[in-house]
Amino acid sequence: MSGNGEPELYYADYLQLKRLLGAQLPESRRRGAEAHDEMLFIIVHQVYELWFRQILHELDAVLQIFGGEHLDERSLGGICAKLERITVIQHLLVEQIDVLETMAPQDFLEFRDLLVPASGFQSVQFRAIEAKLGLRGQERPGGSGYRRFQPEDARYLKSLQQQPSLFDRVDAWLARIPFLQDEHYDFWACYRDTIQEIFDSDRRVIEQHPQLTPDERRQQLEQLQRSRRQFDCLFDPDDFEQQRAAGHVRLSRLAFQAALFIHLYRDEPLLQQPFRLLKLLVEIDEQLTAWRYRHALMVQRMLGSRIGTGGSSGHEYLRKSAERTQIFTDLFNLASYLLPRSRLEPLPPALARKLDFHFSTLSRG
Ligand code: HEM
Ligand SMILES: N[C@@H](CC(=O)c1ccccc1NC=O)C(=O)O
Repeated sequence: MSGNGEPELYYADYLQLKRLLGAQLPESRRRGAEAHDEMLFIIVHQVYELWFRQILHELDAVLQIFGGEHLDERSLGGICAKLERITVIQHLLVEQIDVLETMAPQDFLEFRDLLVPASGFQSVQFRAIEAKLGLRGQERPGGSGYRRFQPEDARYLKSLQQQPSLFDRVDAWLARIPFLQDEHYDFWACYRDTIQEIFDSDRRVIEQHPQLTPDERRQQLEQLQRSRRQFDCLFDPDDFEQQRAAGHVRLSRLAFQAALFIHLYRDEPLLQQPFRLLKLLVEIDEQLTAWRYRHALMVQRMLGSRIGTGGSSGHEYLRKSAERTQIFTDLFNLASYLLPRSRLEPLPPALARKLDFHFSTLSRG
C-alpha cells in the first residue's frame, strides 16, 4: 500500500501489459501452422498504430488550440512543439519499414493469403490523420473507398470530413494576420513593384546577352513571359479564384499573401514563430509522402506486380497515391515567389517596430 491507502502502482498494470502482450495472435497459428514471420508482421503494424495514436493526440490538441477564440504567440509556441513532435515520430515511421523488410518476400507468402481481404487500406487511424491534416479523400486514385470499412468506421471517417482540418485552420489564421496593409504600407503593392523590376531587368539581360543566338533569345524571352503570367495570377483576384476553382491553388488569396509575407520577412522577431509553423507543416507533409513512397517500394519488393489483399493494383496504386496526396502544396510552391534578401524592400520603421520583440528594446534601468 502507498501512503494514501491506494494500492501501489505496478509497472505491468500501469502499462496494461497483459492486454498489450496478449494481443499478438497470428492467423497462421490459429489455423494450425504458424508462420514464423507473422509475429513480426503483427508487431510492426501494432507499433505503427500506437504511433498513429500519439500523432492523433498531438493533432487533436493543435486543432483545439486553433479552434479557440484567440491565437497568441504563446499558443503558437505550443502548436509548434506538438507539430515538431509529430515530425520526429514520422521519421521513425519511415525508418521502421527497414524492420519489416528483413522479412523475405517468400516468407510473407507463408501467411499472406490468410489476410484477404484485410489490408492497410482499412487503417482508420491512418485515414483519420490524413483527414485531420486536410486530405479530402477524392485525391486518392479510385476515390475515398470507405466501402472497405465496417459501417461504424466509415461513419466516423465521413464525419471527420465535415470538421475543420488543420489546413482549414491554418488558412483562416493566415488570412487574419494583420500587418500586410495599413494607411502607410501595402505589402502587396511593394512586392508587385519589386517583381516588375526583377522581370524588367531579367528581360534586359536576355535582350543584351552577347552569347545568345536569336533562337535561344526568343526561347528565353518566352520562358520569362510564362513566369510573368504565373505571377500576374497572384495579383489579379479573379484570375486567382479561377486557379483555385480549377484546383491549382488551395489556399485563399489572403492566406497565400500572408504566407509569402511571413517567408519574406521571417527574420522579424514576431514572424519567426509563424515561419516555424509553416515550415513544420511542409515537413509533416513531406514525411507523409516519404512514408508513402517507402511503403510503395516495400510493396513492390514483397509483391512484385501482384494485386493487393485490399483489391488495389498494388504498388502502382500506392505510387499514384503518393503523387496525389500532398496537402500543403501551396506552401511548397511558395518557393517560386521568394526574393533574395538583397531585393527585399525594407519594412517601414513603424511596422518593423510592431514586429519587434519588446524585451530586446527594454533596458533594466
Ligand atoms: C509486407 C508489408 C506490406 C505490404 C506488402 C503492404 C501492401 C499494401 C498494399 C498492396 C496496399 C494497397 C491496398 C491493397 O490493395 O491491399 C497497402 C495499403 C496500405 N498499407 Fe500496406 N503493406 C505492408 C505493410 C504496411 C504497414 C507496416 C503499414 C503500417 C500501418 C501499412 C499501411 C498501409 C496503409 C495505411 C495503406 C493505405 C494507403 C492508401 O490507401 O493510400 N502497410 N499496403
Ligand atoms: N495489403 C497487403 C497485406 C498487408 O500488408 C496487410 C494485411 C492486413 C493488415 C495490414 C496489412 N498491411 C498493409 O497493407 C498485401 O496485399 O499483401
